[in-house]
Amino acid sequence: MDPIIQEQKATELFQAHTHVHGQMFNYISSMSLVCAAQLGIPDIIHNHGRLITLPRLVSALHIAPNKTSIIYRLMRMLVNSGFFATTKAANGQGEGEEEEAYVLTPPSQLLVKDNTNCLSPFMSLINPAFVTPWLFLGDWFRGSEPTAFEQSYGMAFWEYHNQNPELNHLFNEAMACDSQMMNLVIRDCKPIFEGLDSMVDVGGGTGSLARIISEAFPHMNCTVLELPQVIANLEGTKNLNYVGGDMFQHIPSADAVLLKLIFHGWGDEDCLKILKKCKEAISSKEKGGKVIIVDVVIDEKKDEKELTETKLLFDMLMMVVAAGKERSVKEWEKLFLEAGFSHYKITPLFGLRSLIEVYP
Ligand SMILES: C[S@@+](CC[C@H](N)C(=O)[O-])C[C@H]1O[C@@H](n2cnc3c(N)ncnc32)[C@H](O)[C@@H]1O
Ligand SMILES: O=c1cc(-c2ccc(O)cc2)oc2c(O)c(O)ccc12
Repeated sequence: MDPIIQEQKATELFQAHTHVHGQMFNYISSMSLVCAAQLGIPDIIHNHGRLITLPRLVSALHIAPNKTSIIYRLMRMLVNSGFFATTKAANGQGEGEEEEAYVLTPPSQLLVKDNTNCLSPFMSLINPAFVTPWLFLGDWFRGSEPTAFEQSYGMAFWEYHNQNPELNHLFNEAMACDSQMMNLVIRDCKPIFEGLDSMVDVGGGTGSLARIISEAFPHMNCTVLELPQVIANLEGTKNLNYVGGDMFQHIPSADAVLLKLIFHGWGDEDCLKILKKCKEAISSKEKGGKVIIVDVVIDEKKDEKELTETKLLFDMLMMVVAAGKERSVKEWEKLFLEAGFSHYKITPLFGLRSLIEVYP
């Protein structure tokens, strides 16, 4: 064979070899990030000021003496994946003397506890209970269980939460912090909520989104409909109340029904049942209300590669835990029309989620 062709083939082969290893070891990136959050590294850097040198980081970490010389490897990995960056800092030893220091980047700023949009509670969801089903994905494809989660635990995701209050608490805390980010959305999307006298947040968790909306619109009566165990002992306010119930049975009537990250956790048949209950809930209103959905819309043509990649990771997550899926515009439209709605409007406003208004 021509030596040039032979060399090209070898280059391709080694690229492929690197690609396989990179993908195979992707979980090491997740675990390194979880470790940084467990050690509180984002908070340490944040509390120390803008930057921190390695020796100062090591002394703030309270780690075992035989691990102090190893921390730089974790940091090197996380600098490489964009979670931290390095810069030069005066080392205080003499004029012009500098050493390397770590700074936060926008992703690690989202892991600082002082940040209202802090995502660090999600790190505790990367635990053995939630990771185990992923180890049996192949077996699940060969078997008949609806989800790998059910295959591992013999019960559906929400029933498992019901029986494991500590995990349920971790999950609810994580979801509550996800909803904090909606603060930014409400500010930009005021017209979507204006003029509504009442709204039900279906599967609204511990109510962090409903609370934001009820504060932004003090004249709107907001209700959180949730599974009784999630809202037990939660107190409402003047215009926010909690109702324990099952969205498949009944949704209280209101001008608008809001569902954030609900439909992506269910298959089409269940989504249709929920949508029909939503339609009943808004139809008793003379104004003819609307359904407001905050969820993922897959759009591989328009979205950048990283956005699509993350949406596809969510899609796999929904498949493994809840027999749900992330949907394209066409798939959403099919659901709306089949449930008896006439039109809808999608506003792709923020990162992973879109806001969809659906009308009878
Ligand atoms: C992925 S979480 C979304 C929580 C919240 N909407 C948010 O975005 O932060 C799904 C929620 O649906 C609730 N849920 C599950 N089954 C339900 C049912 N049958 N009726 C009412 N809520 C339900 C769960 O307890 C959970 O809080
Ligand atoms: O296990 C999950 C995790 C999420 C999730 C993760 C990160 C975010 O920023 C938001 C949500 O959402 C879930 C979900 O919506 C669901 O129905 C089941 C499980 C999970």
